[in-house]
Amino acid sequence: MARILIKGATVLTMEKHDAVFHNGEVAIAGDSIIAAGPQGCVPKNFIAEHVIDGSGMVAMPGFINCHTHASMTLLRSYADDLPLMKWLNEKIWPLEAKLQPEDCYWGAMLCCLEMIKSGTTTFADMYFEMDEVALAVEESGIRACLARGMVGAGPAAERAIEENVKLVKDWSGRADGRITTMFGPHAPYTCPPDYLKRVMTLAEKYDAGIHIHVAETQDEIRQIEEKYGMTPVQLLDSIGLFDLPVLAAHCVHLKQEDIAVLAAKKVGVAHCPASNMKLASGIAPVTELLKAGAIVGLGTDGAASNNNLDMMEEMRIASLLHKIATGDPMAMPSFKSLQMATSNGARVLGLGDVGMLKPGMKADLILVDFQRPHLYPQHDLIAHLVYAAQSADVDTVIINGEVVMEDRLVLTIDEEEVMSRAQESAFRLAGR
Ligand SMILES: CSC[C@H]1O[C@@H](n2cnc3c(O)ncnc32)[C@H](O)[C@@H]1O
Ligand SMILES: [Zn+2]
Repeated sequence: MARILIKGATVLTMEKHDAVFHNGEVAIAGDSIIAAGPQGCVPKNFIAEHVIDGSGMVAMPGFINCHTHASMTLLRSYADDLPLMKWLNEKIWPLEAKLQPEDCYWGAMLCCLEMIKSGTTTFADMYFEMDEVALAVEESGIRACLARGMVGAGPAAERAIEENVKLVKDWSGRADGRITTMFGPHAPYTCPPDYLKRVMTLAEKYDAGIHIHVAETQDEIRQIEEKYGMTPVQLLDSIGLFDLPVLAAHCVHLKQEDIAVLAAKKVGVAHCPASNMKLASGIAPVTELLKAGAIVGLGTDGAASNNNLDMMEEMRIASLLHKIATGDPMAMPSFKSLQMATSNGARVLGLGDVGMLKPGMKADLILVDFQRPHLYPQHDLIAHLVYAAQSADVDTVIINGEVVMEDRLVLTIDEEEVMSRAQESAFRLAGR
């Protein structure tokens, strides 16, 4: 059992705003945190095999990316500057029809590499060829909540359900417990109610949650209104979907009643501000969702609509966007964005043992190097993390008690190989 001691760091536990301990320490045994906090919090008899000098660094929970499509890193910069439906129908879906398992593996490896290098320790994914994504997760050392994306019409609809069941059976709890699974019906406009009800029955049977895109664009609102006379949230609520654990990505176009439903039913909302801005989908009413008591985390969405997987950038965008959307600079203070990217993200994914540095929690943490010109002077380190830090400031990443990046070197992945194999796959798919 690896025993790690981090000494001399500023420890930010995320338990509450003022849980910041200068010259603090963190002790890790096996996959869990033994102690995290002020100097002296680690039991005197704790013997470490690996001592990390954290001076000049902030030790904090790793970021939790609540919504992405890992293998879509292959499609980064393939189709830009389009609205969602045109982007999907004319560009993304035709290319995805050509994806081979190997492509998805290299795309997912590239995603894991980019995420680890930018301090993400957990992500929620919905895509195809999920065995390949699970392998990439297992090998890279990251934590993930995986769902097989399902479109509920056409010849692939049945196979998608079978593959999601297989994913849940084969991979739940694997990779030393780092992999959890969900069911992934794509959206209300691609999965009719009868199909969703079948998915719900399976989700209940296998005690798994549901990951779905909800109310992302005005096009979706119009389509669902024309077909069912309801909003997407009303439609999903009417079939009882929100009585199960649900991870709802986007939730941009919501009525007041929708917000009340999402809050009352404890739906986990994955707010994806960069993707929503890039596709010009709209601005999610996050301040109202939070005021209503909804659980909101942050997601990047896929690299094809973002175009990166950088959670520090996502926090900054979230804070800036909601200030301008509400005309109130206090609407989204830095700590709220940081909570969405860490502790609240864990709640959104139903993971009770990550997102904070506390005894008994899984040891998923990062060290951010604060000895950088753009991080001086240091009045407020939480403001720095959201408004001034860059993902390249992440120095060390520990996931499930394993050091996966040290001094910016990722120990679990051959960076050169992953970049060149991803490039080969992407160019073959694009016919270059
Ligand atoms: C069925 S697997 C997941 C499916 O979702 C597509 N996708 C990627 N980004 C978005 C988005 O923002 N809204 C809706 N669908 C999206 C992806 O290309 C896959 O086909
Ligand atoms: Zn998405």
